[in-house]
Formats: sequence, C-alpha cells, structure tokens
Amino acid sequence: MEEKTVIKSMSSEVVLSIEDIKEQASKKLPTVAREFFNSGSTSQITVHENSTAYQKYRLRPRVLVNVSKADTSTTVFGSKISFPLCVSPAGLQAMSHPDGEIATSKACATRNIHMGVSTFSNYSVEEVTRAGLGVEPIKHAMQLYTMKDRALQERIIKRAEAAGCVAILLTADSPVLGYRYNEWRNDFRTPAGLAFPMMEKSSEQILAQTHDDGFLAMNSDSHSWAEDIPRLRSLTKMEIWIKGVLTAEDVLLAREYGCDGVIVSNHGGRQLDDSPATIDALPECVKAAEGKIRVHIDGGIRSGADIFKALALGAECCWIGRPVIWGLAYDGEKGVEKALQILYDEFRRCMMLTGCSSVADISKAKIGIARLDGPLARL
Ligand SMILES: Cc1cc2nc3c(=O)[nH]c(=O)nc-3n(C[C@H](O)[C@H](O)[C@H](O)COP(=O)(O)O)c2cc1C
Ligand SMILES: O=C(O)C(=O)c1ccccc1
Repeated sequence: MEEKTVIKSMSSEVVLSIEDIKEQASKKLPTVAREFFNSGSTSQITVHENSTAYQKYRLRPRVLVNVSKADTSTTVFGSKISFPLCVSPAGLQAMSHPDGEIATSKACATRNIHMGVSTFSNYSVEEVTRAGLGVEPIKHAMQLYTMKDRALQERIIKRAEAAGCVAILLTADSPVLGYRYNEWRNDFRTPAGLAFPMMEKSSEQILAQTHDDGFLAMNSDSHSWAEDIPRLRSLTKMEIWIKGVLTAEDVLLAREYGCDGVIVSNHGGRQLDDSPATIDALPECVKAAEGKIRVHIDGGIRSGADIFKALALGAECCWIGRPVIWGLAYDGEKGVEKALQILYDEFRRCMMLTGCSSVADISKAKIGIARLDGPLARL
C-alpha cells in the first residue's frame, strides 16, 4: 500500500523529458493560452510533421571510441555556447509566466546559450539583455518584422544594438499571419496587464485589438529582398539573419544579398500549413549554402537526438520555441532551466553513445533513414 503511493507520487511528478514538461504546462495554462502557444495553422499538418519527421532518421553509432572528453560546445555569433542550441524568439512569454522573457534570458545565461528576443516581447530588449549577464554573458539576437512603420522599426534596431544584441533575425515568413482557427474561435487577445514595450504599446492599446488585427496593422506585406535587406544593412552593424527560409532558392538570395545566415524555419508550423517539416527542407538549404552562409534550424525539436540529427544533416545550430514556453508555464525560470538541461543531457549522451567526441564529429555518416522494406538507407 505504502509502496504503491510512493510510486504513484513519483510518476505524477518526475519530469524527465520535454514531453513531461509539456504535460505539466498543459495543467497550468488556461485553454485559450495553451491553444495559442501549441497550435499551428489550418490543418496542423506542418506543426505535427516538424516533430514526427525526425523519426524517420536512425542513428549509426560507432563503438569503442574514447568519449571521456566529449565536448558539446560550439561557437555561434562568434561566441562559445555550451551546446548547439539557442532559444527562438517567441512573443508573449509573460502569458506563460509573469517573469516571461526575463526568466528565459536568465535560464539561457545559466546554461550558456544564446537567445532571440521577439519584437512582441513583454519585456524590453534592455531588460532582457541585462537579465542575461551571467558568469559568461550570453548573446541576444533581436527578432524583427518588415514593419509598415519604418521609423518604429529603426528605433527597435537602434535600441537592440545599443542593448548589446549581436544579430537581427528578420522574420521573412509573415507578410500576413497564418490562418489560425484557435485564435478566431477563442477571439484571442493579449491578456490585460501585458505590454509590448518594443512595439511601444501599452496594455490598453493592445487589448483593443485581436492578435490578427494587431499583426495586420503592424506588418508590411510589401516587403522584398531588394528593398529591405540593403536598408537594414545601412542601419546597423549587427549580423543579419533571415528567419523562415525553406528553399534552396531563398538561401541563394540570402547569399546574394550578403546576409550572415538563415534559419530554416516554418515558424513552428504557425504560418503556411503544408509547408515541409524543417528537417526535410534542411538538406536542400545546406546544399545551396555551399558553406558560404550559415544555416540554422528550428521547429519541432524536442530531444537531444533531434539536435544531433539536424547537425548530422548540416545545420550548425538548432533553436527551440515551445519547449521554452512550456518550461516557463511549468516553473518559470527553473522550468526553462530544466528544459534546457534535459536537452543538454540528452544531446551529450547521444554524442557519447554514437562515438562523437566533439560537435565536429557529427556528420551524415552518423545517421541513416529507416525503411519499412529494407535495411537502413545510408545518406
Ligand atoms: C507562442 C509563439 C510565439 C512566437 N512568436 C514569434 C515571434 O514573435 N517572432 C518570430 O519570428 N517567431 C515567433 N514564433 C516562432 C518561433 O520563433 C519558432 O520559429 C518556432 O516556435 C519553432 O518551433 P517550435 O516551437 O516547434 O520549437 C513564435 C512561436 C510560438 C509558438
Ligand atoms: O504567433 C506567432 O507565431 C507570432 O509570431 C507572434 C506574433 C506576435 C505576438 C505573439 C506571437
């Protein structure tokens, strides 16, 4: 009787995986917030496939390799991070936990990884960068939209640069928001009391609009490579990355326009549904990059093995969105720390068990494609 009680309480409380954190978050978040965070657009094809597409890859371990000095670290934005992961810019983090992006920045500093700051952050870029000043200060990248109000966009750029951000992540996949049933069904609005300081908007102004209308009023759908990239280049010394690339064609354009990197991303399946899982778009993007432009990836990454597979397919670094939001809902800063710790531990063990002593050892030779009708297909 007593033993059973112990086992039951352990199984309901022990949080060991990102899935566990998601489950804990689901218990804490109101339905409207949970649906806003977790959903993709229209039929939910892409949001789902972002994660499941990783399952077709299998690992090809090498044995009897001395991995006693396995080193998971890598360099991103010219500075060393503890493993190849950064946190994607996601707006409205204070809807998940009151400490929002401040807690995320502190957890990133504890784990020594970089962080993207959304234009729709509930805390200012100055506050968020300050919170990341740990033992080894981490780097922040400012996420930017192609905005209608160019003067406001310019103020955001200048503030980000002055606050110490090292890169702009230009979100290029959102001339309009994706078609999101949950937001309309729930008449989704930013909760009272939350502000968007980078948008220079108060809680009252925000409440007057739905998310969809607010976005429509803000974002420019007349954006273009030729108009926007040279303009941004003239405004800042920060690196310029294009977030939302899914094709070789756009990687070639990013190269042509002198961008520093691309993030292969479908916005976590929230924009164009039926676009490919990012891990499936990655190979053509890496090929088109020819090592001349950096290639990162986000979307659906939920384990250390997923990070390993993305690196094996040529990504230099991975980013995560929802796992951080779930960590925040679960336990604020500690919850994000936990999510990052899980991914770090899983990635490290994955490296060691596949016989990799450094991130540079992770290559195509370490993975294959599982087939129902035959042996593992080599890449
Ligand atoms: C709640 C939420 C808010 C987001 N807000 C932004 C944003 O403000 N700007 C942006 O470029 N991407 C935004 N994204 C997309 C993320 O940057 C990222 O591409 C995506 O979450 C990665 O997929 P994952 O959540 O499956 O890890 C958001 C995603 C979510 C889930
Ligand atoms: O919902 C999103 O995907 C997104 O990009 C966003 C934009 C503004 C506020 C919050 C999230």
